[in-house]
Order: sequence, then C-alpha cells, then structure tokens
Amino acid sequence: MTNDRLISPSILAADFGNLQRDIEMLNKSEGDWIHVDIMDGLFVPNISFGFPVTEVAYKHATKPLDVHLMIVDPDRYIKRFAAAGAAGITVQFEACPNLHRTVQVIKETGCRAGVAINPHTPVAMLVDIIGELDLVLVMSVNPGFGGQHFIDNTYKKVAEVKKLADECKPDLFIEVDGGVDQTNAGKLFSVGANVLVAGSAVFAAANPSAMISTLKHA
Ligand SMILES: O=C(CO)[C@@H](O)[C@H](O)COP(=O)(O)O
Ligand SMILES: [Fe+2]
Repeated sequence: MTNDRLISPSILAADFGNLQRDIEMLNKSEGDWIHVDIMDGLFVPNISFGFPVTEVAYKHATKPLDVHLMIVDPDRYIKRFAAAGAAGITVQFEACPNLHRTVQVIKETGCRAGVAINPHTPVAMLVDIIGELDLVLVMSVNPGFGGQHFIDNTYKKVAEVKKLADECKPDLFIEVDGGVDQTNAGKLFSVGANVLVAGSAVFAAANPSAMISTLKHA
C-alpha cells in the first residue's frame, strides 16, 4: 500500500438501512480509511449520527475509522469516540479555543490527531500547531452536508499546507473533504493532498468500489 494516495470514503452517503453491507463493500475495496462524519446541529446546521452508528461501523470495518467531529466543544466527546473505535479524530479549528489542549486530549487516547479548517480559515492559522498534528483536513465545502460543490480555492490551500508540512512535518497527512470526485482528485493529489474523502461520488456511483479505485489512481 502506498501512503501518498489514500481514500477515505464517507459513510454519511451510505445506505443506513444496509450499513453493514456498505461497510463490507468498503472493506473489500481499495479504500484505505472509513470517514465518519459527526454533526451536532450547532457547529453545523445538520445532525448526522453519533456513538451507536460509529460503534456499528467499527464492529464491521476492517479499516481504520477516520472520525471528523463537526461539533462545538469537542473535548467533551473525544474519549468516547476513541472508545467507539476511532483510529483518528479530527476536530474543527473554529470549534476549539484551546486547540493545543484538544490535540493533547486526542493524542492521550492513542488516536491520530487532526485539525480541519473551513474554507474561509487561512492555512496560516495552523503555523503554531502544525508540528503537533498528524493530519490537517482542508474543507473544500462548508461543513454540514454531503453532495455540495467543490470550492476551487482549495487547491491553493492544499499547496500552502504542503509547503508548511515540508518545512516542519514531512509525514503529515493532508486530507481534503467535500465535493471530491474524479474531476478534481488527480489535481488534489498533484498539489499535495495525500488523503481524499469522498461521500456522494462513491455511494452515488453505479459501482462504488470501482469509483474508489478511480479516485485512488486519478
Ligand atoms: O464532512 C463532510 C461534510 O461536512 C464530508 O465528509 C461529507 O460527507 C463529504 O461528502 P461529499 O461532499 O463527498 O458528498
Ligand atoms: Fe467529513
């Protein structure tokens, strides 16, 4: 497995009536992680799901759970998501007034620590913390919903994260999330992303597993 072109399909777009089936499909696919979107109706204007669904995903998955917390005050729930099966936990920069402490709490659980930045948040806001992170997630839509249109300014931001990472954190995972499909995946990898999240592109495809392969080799 190469480490520079990972795909993290988002189960937000899965069929929740057939979640076990969809996770088993992901297990057999070329996908690397399984992206789990947690939305609280406060940080974002939508509620997705919480611990029970995360636990079901963990029970059936043979791949690491990549948990994306779009919630206010995430410190309250980090340990519980780790116990529910997260391998990595990503919090939103905009939801964390004491970000070093939050990252420390994630690391204490043994999970990979990630920070996501919204489309309007400059990459420069991460300068003083990037060395502590395992993953930076560049949001390419405003978080809260699947199926939104990819924001083109993301390419520039990914290149900026890559430049920073080359200076102080060469093994950083640089993840992109929102509106990722076969029209932008290749360019995202070429400007420095090494993990792509895809929900609608995968689960709306006639052959989701083949779409995962298409994205991975874009
Ligand atoms: O975090 C989010 C949305 O806020 C994502 O992870 C979505 O689940 C991606 O869905 P698509 O844009 O790929 O449909
Ligand atoms: Fe996400």
